[in-house]
Amino acid sequence: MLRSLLLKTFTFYPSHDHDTHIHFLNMNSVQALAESPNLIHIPSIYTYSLNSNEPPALDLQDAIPTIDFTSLTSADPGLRSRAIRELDIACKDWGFFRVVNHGVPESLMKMVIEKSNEFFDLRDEEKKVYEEKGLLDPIRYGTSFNSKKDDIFYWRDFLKVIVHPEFHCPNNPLGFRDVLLEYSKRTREVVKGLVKGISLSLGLDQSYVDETLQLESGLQIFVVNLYPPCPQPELAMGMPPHSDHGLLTLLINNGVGGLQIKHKGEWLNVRNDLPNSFLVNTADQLEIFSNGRYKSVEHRAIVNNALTRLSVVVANGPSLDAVVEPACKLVNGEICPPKYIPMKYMEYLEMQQGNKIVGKTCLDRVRV
Ligand SMILES: O=C(O)CCC(=O)C(=O)O
Ligand SMILES: [Fe+2]
Repeated sequence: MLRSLLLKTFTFYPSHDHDTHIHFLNMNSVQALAESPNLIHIPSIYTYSLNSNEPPALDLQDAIPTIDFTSLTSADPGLRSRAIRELDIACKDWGFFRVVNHGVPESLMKMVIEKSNEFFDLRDEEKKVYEEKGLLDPIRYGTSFNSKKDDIFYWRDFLKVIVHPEFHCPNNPLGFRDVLLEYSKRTREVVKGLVKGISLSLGLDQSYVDETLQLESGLQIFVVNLYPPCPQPELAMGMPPHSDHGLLTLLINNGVGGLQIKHKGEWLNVRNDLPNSFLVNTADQLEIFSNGRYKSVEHRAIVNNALTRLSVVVANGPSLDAVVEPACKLVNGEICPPKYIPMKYMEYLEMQQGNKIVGKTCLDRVRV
């Protein structure tokens, strides 16, 4: 009753007073909004206007590169160097690839999805304990992207947990802690292998990226995005176009499509047709570190009117204290000057997470 009253209030709310909107909306996750009976129209604050000239997203599944992790970490030099070349092309031409044979058990990936779902099934009071206050709170439950700054709200609720260098986890659901601890360790192993490969593909020593960016104490954030069914999916957006702040992001989801990546100026739908694989995308700190050789990739998440989509994202970055700048070995006076100014990762993160997100505009701020 109360919920439907509130919905009425903000569905027909006549004023454009942003704070008042937020006050109402903060009380309601999209999950609660989507579950409210007779929701036919989305509240106007969720209306997202796509560029009217934008062509429909394409399906070019086979083109997305696949990296075989076993080859990348193989003792066989031939196999390994071929995989490193493939990784170089994947990072350079796409910024987005699938990783197979990565060693993370499929059962663990399924459990992570299951426990993440269970988190969102908890009672509101339990989730609200983690309601977002500060950007670096170790556990944050929230809605939209940055609900304090967003003019438009996104059809997305989230849970963000810092799992490294210090491990955190909500107390519930039961068993979440063990699953999350194992998942964060195992995904860090995958990231380590990929980062070694990337170090080599950039022509650096294999431990160069790891050591320079202090990945032993690197920031790892576990993010669950929940996109409930939306009665007007063509008017809403789950996650607006953005690039990620860290080095490499690992994604899995519950089998419901919605992720789109921007490739050579066009949006592509990413289907989930490769079981037991990770989708990996290159993020802003890697673009900076590689002096623009590897571009962070823009991506977004659209919503649908039938199925709840859940994505589990592991964002892997440098140490918060690391000052990130183009690797000195990749910069060469006037022939190849640095294209980005140095910035502490912590400051970059605060800048990206503390503002509205618009494509790659955050990265533009450190571009020379
Ligand atoms: O839901 C997805 O597939 C993408 C989510 C995402 O881009 C993010 O959390 O940064
Ligand atoms: Fe992202």
